[in-house]
Amino acid sequence: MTCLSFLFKRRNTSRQQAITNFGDIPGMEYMIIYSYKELSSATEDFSPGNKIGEGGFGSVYKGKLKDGRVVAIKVLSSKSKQGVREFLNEIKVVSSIAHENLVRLYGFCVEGDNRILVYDYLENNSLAHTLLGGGHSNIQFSWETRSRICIGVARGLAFLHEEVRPRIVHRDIKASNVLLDSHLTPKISDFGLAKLLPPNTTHVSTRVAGTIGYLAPEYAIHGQLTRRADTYSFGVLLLEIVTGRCNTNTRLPCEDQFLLERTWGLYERGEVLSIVDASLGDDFDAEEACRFIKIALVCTQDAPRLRPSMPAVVRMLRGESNVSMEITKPGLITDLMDLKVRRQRDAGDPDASPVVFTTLHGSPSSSSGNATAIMSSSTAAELA
Ligand SMILES: Nc1ncnc2c1ncn2[C@@H]1O[C@H](COP(=O)(O)OP(=O)(O)OP(=O)(O)O)[C@@H](O)[C@H]1O
Repeated sequence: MTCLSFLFKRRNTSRQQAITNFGDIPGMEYMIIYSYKELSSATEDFSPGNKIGEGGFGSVYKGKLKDGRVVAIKVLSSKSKQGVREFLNEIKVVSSIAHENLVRLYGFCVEGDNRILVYDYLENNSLAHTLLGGGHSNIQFSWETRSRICIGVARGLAFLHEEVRPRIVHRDIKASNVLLDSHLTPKISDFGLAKLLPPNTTHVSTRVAGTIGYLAPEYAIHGQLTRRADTYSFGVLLLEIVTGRCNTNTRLPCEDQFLLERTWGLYERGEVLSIVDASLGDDFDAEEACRFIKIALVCTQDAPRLRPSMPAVVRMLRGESNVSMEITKPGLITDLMDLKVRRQRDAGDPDASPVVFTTLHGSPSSSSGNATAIMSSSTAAELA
């Protein structure tokens, strides 16, 4: 047997196992199927020194493949059923799409209990780590860089929402899911929760999954998912980039803990510019910063119909169209809390306290300080 035919046979065997396990996933033909052995040798047996991150469903390693390509290798925890579902979903959603603002998935490995995804390696980690990580990084985020990052993320989302069929709702836009390459070009990652919108559908009803602090109210409460839920999450992220602050910081005085609440208060008083990251000093474009903050408030409006589409957001960010929509009070997390407490009190519980979400899976200690929430619709309904 020649070397080539041996390789072909081994790849085919792995493909066969993947198909046997999961059925033939559309788009799988674009994927490379890796053997466990080659990924193990790429990461020096998944050595702790090569570990670059940990998510809710497993660990991420930096690896070097035999062809010299440097990759990020995400090993899903074999115990997590949810992880297996997300693994399949990720392949299904991203295997056949490509855009400069989306992380590229090269392929995967399915052997025994191992479920591994192989991505393009991005040198500058995530926005959560480098921008919001509290001094873990030496990168200086100038205003121009921030502006470019915001527009890049918006373009990536506009592509998912409008330019692919079926359309895709990401469902988990947040700072730790925006990775940065060596030029600080943003790449949206983590499609494990993404939903494909069937043709001629504008919304789907689904169990609630996403990250506390970024969840649109109608989705958190009723599980009603539209592309405008991503617009909401993007609005929260936009504020984080402009201010250099996580959306929630429980170490601050009560009135300052929630970034969106704080921004809305300042907007009402005509003082929004005071929330721009102080580390920029005066070195930022005040007019553009003011526009970005207004766009963030429009994106996070309580009613989804008041939020713009992502292509419209791209145009507004670039200054190609005005932020002409009326800005009313955004959908605030504190209102959701109050709603739940009121309902509990009405139901006869005088000690009701504002505990909002049940976290079934999460990493509360992650740098963004948020936890991923995956709720059944009944849990979500408890909020209503
Ligand atoms: N392609 C990549 N290149 C470089 N680093 C990466 C890559 N993918 C992930 N990482 C690193 O690994 C970390 C964990 O990523 P992962 O997607 O597993 O979880 P997460 O998004 O941080 O959290 P959660 O699973 O709770 O949503 C990221 O925050 C990032 O630091």
